[in-house]
Amino acid sequence: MTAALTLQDVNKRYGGFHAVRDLSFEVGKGSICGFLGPNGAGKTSTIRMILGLQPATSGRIEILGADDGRRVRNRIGFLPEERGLYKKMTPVDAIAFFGALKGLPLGEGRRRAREMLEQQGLGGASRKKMKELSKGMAQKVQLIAAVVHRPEFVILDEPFSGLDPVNQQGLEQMIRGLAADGATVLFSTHVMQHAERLCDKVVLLARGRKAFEGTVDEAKATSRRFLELEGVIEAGQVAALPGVSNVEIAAENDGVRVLKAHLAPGARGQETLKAAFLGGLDVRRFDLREPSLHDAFIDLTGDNPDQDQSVKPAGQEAAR
Ligand SMILES: Nc1ncnc2c1ncn2[C@@H]1O[C@H](COP(=O)(O)OP(=O)(O)OP(=O)(O)O)[C@@H](O)[C@H]1O
Repeated sequence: MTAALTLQDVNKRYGGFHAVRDLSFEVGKGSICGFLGPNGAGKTSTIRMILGLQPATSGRIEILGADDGRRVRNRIGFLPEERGLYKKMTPVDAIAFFGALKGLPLGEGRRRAREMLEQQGLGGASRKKMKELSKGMAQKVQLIAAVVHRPEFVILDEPFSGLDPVNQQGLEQMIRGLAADGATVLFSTHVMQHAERLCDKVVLLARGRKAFEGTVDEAKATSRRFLELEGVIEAGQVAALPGVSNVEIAAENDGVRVLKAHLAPGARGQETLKAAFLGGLDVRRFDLREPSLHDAFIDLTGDNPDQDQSVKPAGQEAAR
């Protein structure tokens, strides 16, 4: 697959702080790539370098054949993390305005805006002012504004943040639609479930370093299955079962424990369960679980994607 984006050994330093380290990855043309990591992992810094909004300290970035994102800016659509459209504008005018910034004639921008709002079930909102829209509606309008000029490459920085599950689903549909129409999509998130449902490929970032690049299934395959057992059982009894590599106590109440038994690579769990019952262990509930992308992230990086990794500059509060 031809690459629409290539990063090779990219580094970003802010003074003495090394925010992005030796980062290399590729995004194939027409694919959806999730750029995943906790807050502060270096996702926004990388996106800003890809767009040419800030220089890399070292390394090479190529997007749509150009070595500087600014040269191909009209072929790129970008939804920044910090969002906002002029509150007094109507969605149609706001979308057409953003299109015009990318070289789309205003009249054509308005026509496409009305059509795209209609497709997203927002036809009724087109005469309202931006400030009258719900957060979910406003976010959809902002995504439409970012793609009204029909960009070949769409970059979305934390597009799901602040949306309720219904609007998150709507946004997922919109992203699928962009890729179905041939666009390449790169989006950042710290919520693994979106990536799990959407992505052809994921790039996992922790503390500025790439921890993994590949498909969601490949990421999950690096992680082990685990068996959750509840009952009056000792961790040592479970650790001695075949196929178990280590055991965590997840909960304990009045002698009844919930134990999480991580299985050794290749162990499928059935033998472990059979041995538990044959050995007379007092198991009252069991659950054999496949690892999620969230589990894989923790196994691959040792970090929890929900935890903020931002480094506060000395003597200052973090901006967020
Ligand atoms: N202009 C800057 N000067 C100094 N440090 C910065 C600057 N921009 C970002 N950082 C630091 O670099 C690290 C990476 O930040 P970045 O915003 O790229 O992370 P992120 O993964 O996008 O997280 P978030 O989603 O919260 O923005 C953080 O520790 C942040 O505090």
